[in-house]
Amino acid sequence: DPLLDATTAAVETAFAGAKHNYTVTSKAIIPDDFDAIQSKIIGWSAKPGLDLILTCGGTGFTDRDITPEAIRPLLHREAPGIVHQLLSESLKITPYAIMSRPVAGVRNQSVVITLPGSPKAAVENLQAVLGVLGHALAQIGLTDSRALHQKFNRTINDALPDSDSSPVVHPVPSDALATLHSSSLHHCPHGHTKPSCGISKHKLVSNDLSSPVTLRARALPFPMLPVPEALALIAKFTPAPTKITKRITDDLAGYILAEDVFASVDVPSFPASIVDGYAVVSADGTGTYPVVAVSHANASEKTTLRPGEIARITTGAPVPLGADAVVMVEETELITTDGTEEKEVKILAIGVKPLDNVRAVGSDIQKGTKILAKGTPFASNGSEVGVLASVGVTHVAVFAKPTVGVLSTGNELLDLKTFTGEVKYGQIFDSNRPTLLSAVKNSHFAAVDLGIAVDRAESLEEVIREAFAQCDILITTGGVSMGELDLLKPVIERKLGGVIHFGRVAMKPGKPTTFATVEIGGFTKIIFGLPGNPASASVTFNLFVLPSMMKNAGYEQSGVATVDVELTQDIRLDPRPEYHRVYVFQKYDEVTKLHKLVAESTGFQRSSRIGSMKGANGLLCLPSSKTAGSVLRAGEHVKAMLIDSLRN
Ligand SMILES: Nc1nc2c(c(=O)[nH]1)N[C@H]1C(S)=C(S)[C@@H](COP(=O)(O)OP(=O)(O)OC[C@H]3O[C@@H](n4cnc5c(N)ncnc54)[C@H](O)[C@@H]3O)O[C@H]1N2
Ligand code: MOO
Ligand SMILES: [Mg+2]
Repeated sequence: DPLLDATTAAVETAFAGAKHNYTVTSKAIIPDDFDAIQSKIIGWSAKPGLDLILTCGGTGFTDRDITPEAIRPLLHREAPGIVHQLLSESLKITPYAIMSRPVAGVRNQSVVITLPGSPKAAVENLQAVLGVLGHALAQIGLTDSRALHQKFNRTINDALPDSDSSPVVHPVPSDALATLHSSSLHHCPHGHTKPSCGISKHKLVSNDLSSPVTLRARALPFPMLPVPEALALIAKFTPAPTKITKRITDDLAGYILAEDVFASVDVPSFPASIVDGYAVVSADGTGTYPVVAVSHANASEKTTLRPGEIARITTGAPVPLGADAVVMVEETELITTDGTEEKEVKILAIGVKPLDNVRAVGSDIQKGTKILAKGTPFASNGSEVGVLASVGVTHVAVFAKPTVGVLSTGNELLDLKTFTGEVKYGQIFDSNRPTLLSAVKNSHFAAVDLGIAVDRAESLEEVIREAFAQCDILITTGGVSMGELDLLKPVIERKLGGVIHFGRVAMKPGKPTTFATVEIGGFTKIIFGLPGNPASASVTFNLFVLPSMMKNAGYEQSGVATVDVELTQDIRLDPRPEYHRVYVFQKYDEVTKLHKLVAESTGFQRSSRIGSMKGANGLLCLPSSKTAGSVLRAGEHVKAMLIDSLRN
């Protein structure tokens, strides 16, 4: 597009003529495409040393003008002062400046400014702010701006400051071809579009991302919390459940009722036969009676019996008015017929009483009674759905279940989904993600596969922000310990402005487990940074993540059940309280003549050994050797968490 070429050239010339040392290092012409604009800005602002990003065009009022919309959500901090200056200076030149919608702000270490598309207006806008830009650029990343203010204390009309930061500029003209795209990154399901500011109000304890490895902390600065304290923090900072209405369907397992439910009808709503046989007047006694009616389980007219008459009836069918009991067909004898139909039947049953074999109205469920209480979970076996269906309830109030995203992190990881057959030296298969996605789904929660993120702060930040457009709880694995590529903690604190409630737990496996909350789009989102080692990830999912998911879904008792088990072998204790993977099963006890629960180790327990999870339906809660001595002996009893069902 010649106009855009002209704009780019004019902007470059404006820089070349300015008294300073800006260097234009990159240029690109991209369509008016939301995603294309965003990915360019994300990519450029991720590069270190790029100080200024300028876009030209796409700031007007037509449908294609989407540059401000695409850029605004990417800004970690907005700069309304720059916008004000752009507009007020432009308005001095033309009243049509009211048709421009610029945005400006800071993303990572870059100032981003949108300029208009015409060469003249773009240069006028640039000149309106160029005078103070050096000041703005030099401030980024500093904690104290006072010294700088003194150094750059000039007016807007002054000559350009001699910036010592060698600003680098990127004009991005966008052409006029594409239509507006929406991006999941900036439209959370609740309609919020602005990501949270990347600046935390809390004291940051994680490594500074911009420091070299030589300056990283040599001990994790997070206190080592006992497991119960970690669980208490999870309970405290997991958001309270929210009420929603759901239609009664076959996918309610795992939901928790948010309100009591009362029966609006009697069950049965008519007196119903419990057996196949004959409705009788109980006072008539034994004898031969005419069969005057037939009552099937069906929508039907009411029938009436008089004393001395009987009616053939099937199980569940309405008992005729006047009849008060039913006699089973086995206790009767056919006396006469008219060929195809019974005429007279002899009742042989002795001592028939009123209501024999009759379900009275409301005898299963009485109208007005509470059939399900608030807090009741919908079981996998469908019982609660059945109860509600039986009284004709079509909708119920339940608590919304969080959507759980699962993200693996690590440059070494191979994705089974895209595996081509080549394994390079040092690469391993991502086993945590398939494991955890299965675990989330089988606990009746919606799981989102977020793939694998590389060990780079910028990509972790992007993936996490994007994840929270669809997820309430994010589970990551890897990158939470002491390595220089363990970036999750600093990304949470320093890029997402989140709060790490704990970053280390006294347990084995799972020591570096991290729990954080982040405010994004007006919502509190949860991050569980689980350790990368596969057994650590599985154990900490069961111990920490599941209770949080359950609490957020309204469970009053969250977490898995704990049982008492007998050890089948000696077990050596670790100085850290350990969650030892075991197979729990029932065994007949010759002495007590009862079944007991016993636990058999799954073998070598190193946290990298995923085989230690294989077949494990229990986690022994082993005390520290510091408090309980070095070994627990076969036959001793210990508590075990049941992380899967018991098998025969
Ligand atoms: N100097 C110290 N080093 C380590 C400490 C420590 O206290 N000081 N803690 C150790 C403990 S305990 C654990 S647990 C691990 C935790 O490591 P990270 O969470 O930082 O995870 P990574 O370093 O990324 O990976 C660890 C390990 O797990 C493998 N991994 C990672 N992701 C996956 C996956 N999706 N599927 C399969 N395997 C995965 C990874 O390749 C590594 O082998 O840190 C110790 N270090
Ligand atoms: O705490 Mo780590 O999970 O033992 O290997
Ligand atoms: Mg690590």
